[in-house]
Amino acid sequence: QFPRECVTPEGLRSGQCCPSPAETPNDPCGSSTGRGQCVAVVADGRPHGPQYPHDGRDDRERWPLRFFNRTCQCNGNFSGYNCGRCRHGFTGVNCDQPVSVVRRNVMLLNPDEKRAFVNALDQAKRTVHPDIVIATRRYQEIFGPDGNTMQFQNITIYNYFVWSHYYSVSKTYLGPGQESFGGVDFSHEGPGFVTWHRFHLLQLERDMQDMLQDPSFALPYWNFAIGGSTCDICSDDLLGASSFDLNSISSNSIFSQWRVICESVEDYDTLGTICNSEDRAHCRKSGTESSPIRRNPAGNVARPMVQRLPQPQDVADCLELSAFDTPPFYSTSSESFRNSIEGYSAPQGNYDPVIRSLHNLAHLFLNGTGGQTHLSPNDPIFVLLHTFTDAIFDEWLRRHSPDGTVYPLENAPIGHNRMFNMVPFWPPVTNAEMFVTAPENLGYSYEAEWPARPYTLTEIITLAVVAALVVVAVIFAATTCAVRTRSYTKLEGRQPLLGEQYQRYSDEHDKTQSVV
Ligand SMILES: O=C(O)c1cc2cc(O)c(O)cc2[nH]1
Ligand SMILES: [Cu+2]
Repeated sequence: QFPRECVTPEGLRSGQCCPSPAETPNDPCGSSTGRGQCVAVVADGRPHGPQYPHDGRDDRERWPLRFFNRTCQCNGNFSGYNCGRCRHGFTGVNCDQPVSVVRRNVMLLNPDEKRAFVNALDQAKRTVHPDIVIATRRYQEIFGPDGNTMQFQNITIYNYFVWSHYYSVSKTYLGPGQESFGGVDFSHEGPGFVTWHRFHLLQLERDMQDMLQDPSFALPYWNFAIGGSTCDICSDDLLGASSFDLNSISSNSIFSQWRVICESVEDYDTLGTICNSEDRAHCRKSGTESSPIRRNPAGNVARPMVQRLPQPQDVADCLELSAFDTPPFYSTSSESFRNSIEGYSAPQGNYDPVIRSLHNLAHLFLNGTGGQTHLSPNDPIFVLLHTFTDAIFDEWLRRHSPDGTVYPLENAPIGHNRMFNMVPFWPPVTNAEMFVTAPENLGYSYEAEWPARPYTLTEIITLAVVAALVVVAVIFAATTCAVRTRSYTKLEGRQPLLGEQYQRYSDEHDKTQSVV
């Protein structure tokens, strides 16, 4: 969430996080080289929806003002917390060369590419994030018991991906002995669902490119809309086969060795603590290491509705919805593309509380770690499930070319207004910044084929009218030709040279007879 340089007692007390790029020390935001400048953070203060009634109680409100109020604002294509790097989609010393990566279907990677992807994920699970540290306490307790022991920790690249999802969905702590408030979610059940998860993935992809020193590294995707009850990516060359005990991953997969973080939610919610990378709460209680990933695709016999994956037609149907989102911009919205792809309404748009479709259905199908919001990214299938969700979002943007103004400016659930800075990312980035087509604006594209769009009624009528006109024109032309041929022969027949008259007449007469 915050750069390591910024979380000193002085840094946090000043509210300023404007570090210098590595190449130019003592030059906040690289201002001497024109990279950027230190400015006041702009945070959305417009009204949010009625779901959250506890204003003033949560560190994530008007993010990131509870922690910092000054940040680097980078010029041109420069980017990053110190303006020391390039915006997504650009490279080179001056960040003026466009670059783009291609996200491909994971099933179509060759064996070497599959192995490289699995190894890259495993490396990310073990590599400490070079820049970012996470808070282990709420702001109120962040300076530690003596006022000078900052409550921040290192975290690995992949665990930061897990932690940021957990932090965005966690409940609001209301005080000792009080039940935490769960009606809050900064990344689901609102328009921000698609934009938040888009940035979440971009950040992991960028961190992995840096880790691998390979700017062409791209996250692949899982087309989960294949119907049926088989997890096709659950094999040992990819995300791990199912183990014999049916609730874990085969020991032939590296992912059977992964340990989950953020699983002690009851502690966080009752003690007001925060998930952390050295979470020993579980160890203390059970005397064991924290748990492995649990997964049992299609195995939820208690919920037959989530034993099958979405159908290809579900994707085609949700892409047809023309409204991005509809009031109340929540999990109860109808005729909303966002609520359909998220999966709280039917793919065709109608809201029904018992329905789980598309993205939600894919999560619940996994039946285990990947199906619980506070834990789901611990299962690396999350990455592939969400790149596909993002691919559908990008195809929707391409087909409908929406104006940025279709994204609600106010009255969306807290965290989901257009200009809200997404929690817990740093430097601040708004939902609006992710509401743009990826290939043109964000430096990545999807290699995917989409179901052809069926014709609308207007298009069918137009086509029918055009076809009718063509038929009429052809008949008219044919009739005209026939009539002209006949009158021509008659004309010719009446004007023979005198000496030839009888013979010519009989010849032409035979021909005309046979044509007619
Ligand atoms: O119950 C649901 O619909 C559900 C579970 C779940 C888990 C998860 O990680 C999500 O991102 C969404 C989600 N929805
Ligand atoms: Cu999800």
